[in-house]
Amino acid sequence: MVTTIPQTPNTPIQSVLIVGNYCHDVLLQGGAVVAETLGGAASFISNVLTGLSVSFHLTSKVGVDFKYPVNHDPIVVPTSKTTVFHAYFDQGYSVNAHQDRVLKRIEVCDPINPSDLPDRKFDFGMAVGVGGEILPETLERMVEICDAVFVDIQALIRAFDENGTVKLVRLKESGFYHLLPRLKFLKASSDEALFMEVEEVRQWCCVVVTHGKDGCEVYWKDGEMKIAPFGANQIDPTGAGDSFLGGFVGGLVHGLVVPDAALVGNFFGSLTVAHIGLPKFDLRLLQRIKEEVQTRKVQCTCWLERRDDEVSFTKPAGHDEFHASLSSSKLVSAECRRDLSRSPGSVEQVIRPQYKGQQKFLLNSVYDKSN
Ligand SMILES: Nc1ncnc2c1ncn2[C@@H]1O[C@H](COP(=O)(O)OP(=O)(O)O)[C@@H](O)[C@H]1O
Ligand SMILES: O=P([O-])([O-])O[C@@H]1[C@@H](O)[C@H](O)[C@@H](O)[C@H](O)[C@@H]1O
Repeated sequence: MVTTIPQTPNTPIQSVLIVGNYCHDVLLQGGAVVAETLGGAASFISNVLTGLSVSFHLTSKVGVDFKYPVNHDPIVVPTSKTTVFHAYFDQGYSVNAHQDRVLKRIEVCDPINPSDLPDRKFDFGMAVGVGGEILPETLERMVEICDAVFVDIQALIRAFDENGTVKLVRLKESGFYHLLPRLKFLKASSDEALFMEVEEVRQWCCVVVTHGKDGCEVYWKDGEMKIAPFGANQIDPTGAGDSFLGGFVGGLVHGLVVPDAALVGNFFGSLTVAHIGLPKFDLRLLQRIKEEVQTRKVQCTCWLERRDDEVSFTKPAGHDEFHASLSSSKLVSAECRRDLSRSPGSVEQVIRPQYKGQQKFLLNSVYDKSN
């Protein structure tokens, strides 16, 4: 299903395809359910792209039990349940899993097949499965219909034990390795990057490794660069990587060069960790960000015209100032700041009453990324 965003001079015209299932997330700590929210990388990415006025087509599958209202209707599979994840924030470090939480897939919806994808071309494709729903043949089809494919490695290397606990397998053994030379960007968190050979993969496609509160690092064939983070009062790390990818692709769609787009990614990652579940962004803040992005695009266009293609990876002059202006947009007004710190996320999600408004409540007990 496609979102139509009213066209303004600031609305980009590139077409974007997001592929990945929505899911139901249950966040648990100390044996108690803290919150139940809409989840899945597709939901966090849609949220960011909509905030940046980027329209997109989304292919996602759910069961008849899917319980959240969304702007992009998923395919409802009558014989299947919606994918459900339980995220435990206090089960200790498991060697082969995410370090900040232990994730268990409790229910699994059907995979997304090549025939589920739209029969048309896109400029950008995003393969962002969470529960193993993206098959090698589905990614292959995405590569055929999209000019540039962005992949979250979690869509490729997650395996599930008999209890549904997420285990990671090496990228080489994932069944997707042969497709890497046909991808444009592969994003991994620092935990996930341990399951790939960055030095080998960067020869084929650009690798972006996210480092929680420390921002991210971009590796391409001939170089690498660190991209500075933004400050955040972390409450729940869920969706930070997804929102990062949404901001990164949103920045590129708006015409930013890679380092500046990665800053936008870091920015949305930092906004997301300050909320439980899916964040509801302040409209004035979004407006300010879009203005900053447009100004930055104009600054860089003159610079890009003078140089070759590779240059879109190099940090252009004014990058640090762009960081500062995004940072200051968080302080767009005292009112906005109050709204952001109060906002529990989207209205549909359920946060248990005893946890509501507790800003010091951190879903971080294993590894607190905010320290
Ligand atoms: N505590 C934090 N403070 C500021 N930014 C953060 C924080 N945690 C995450 N981010 C931002 O979100 C991005 C993705 O977070 P990360 O934890 O690396 O991914 P994942 O959610 O996949 O584990 C980071 O690169 C960073 O820009
Ligand atoms: O936190 P993050 O790694 O960016 O992404 C998360 C997934 O890992 C998780 O499986 C899903 O249930 C969450 O809703 C979210 O999509």
